[in-house]
Amino acid sequence: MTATILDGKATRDEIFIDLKARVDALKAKGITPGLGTVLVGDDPGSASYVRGKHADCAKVGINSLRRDLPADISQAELEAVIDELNANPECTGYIVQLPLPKHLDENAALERIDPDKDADGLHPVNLGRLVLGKEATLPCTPRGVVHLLRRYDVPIDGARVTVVGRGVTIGRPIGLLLTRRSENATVTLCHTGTKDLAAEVRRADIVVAAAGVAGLITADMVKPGAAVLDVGVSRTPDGLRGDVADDVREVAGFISPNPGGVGPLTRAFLLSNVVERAEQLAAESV
Ligand SMILES: Nc1nc2c(c(=O)[nH]1)N[C@@H](CN(C=O)c1ccc(C(=O)N[C@@H](CCC(=O)O)C(=O)O)cc1)CN2
Ligand SMILES: [Mg+2]
Repeated sequence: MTATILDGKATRDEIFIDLKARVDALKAKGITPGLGTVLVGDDPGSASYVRGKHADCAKVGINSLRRDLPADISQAELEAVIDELNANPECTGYIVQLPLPKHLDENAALERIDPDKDADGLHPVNLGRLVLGKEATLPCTPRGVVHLLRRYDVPIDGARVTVVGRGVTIGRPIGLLLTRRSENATVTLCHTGTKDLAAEVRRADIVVAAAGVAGLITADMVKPGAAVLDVGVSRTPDGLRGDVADDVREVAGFISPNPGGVGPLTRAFLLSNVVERAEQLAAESV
């Protein structure tokens, strides 16, 4: 069997066509959505993700607000920038690029974001609303995973899903989306304390690999026909590597490549969150 490719770039392009039309409609009402980014330090990966986000903004007509800060900035200086974006009417929503340098308190920074401007859906208020089943800004990578599964008609209702990795951007929140009544999956969350990872992965209809360990998921661990979403990224001497070994595509039914799978959708849903917020503001102002 050779897996069907879950093509993140083609799916992203479809989403951008829709977003551009919605941004044009907002502009006709005098509203231009603006995405802010806060980047601390000079990590090349983070800098490249932020550049990508602003390049995407230009494609759909969203304004960009960049706040690039030195690596040795203090917590108080970082929070002053967050306060400025909270107050800035040109900023519809923004993100603090993660990870932050070790001396900074990431959770305190995320909590200081105005929850209504939290374009990442990672503020405790939005994650709490998601837990409670209330309307919330949804985290971008989990939204991308669900969208990609639906786009390719991968059955989710009743599926067994194994998530590998407990990070805040994907591993923790993805189960909250997939166990909503509208998705109705059964989710197991694995991490470094899991006793038999291979057994947990092998029983899954859908595997979401987000550990950041290159080649962690091998062909012998995957149930034939399963959907495997490769979300983790490692920077190795051979370049960027995903969590999923190359030969998994001979066993899986569906596979999201890395790069070119979930990553482009993380960025697309960031813009989607900003456009949705701008549409809410437009509706409130009439
Ligand atoms: N505040 C946030 N920080 C981080 C997030 C996040 O969602 N919010 N996620 C990751 C990084 N990230 C976005 O910030 C991200 C990572 C990867 C991609 C992507 O499109 N990847 C491409 C390959 C890119 C390359 O070649 O370098 C792909 O998968 O095709 C987008 C966004 C951690 N931090
Ligand atoms: Mg820290």
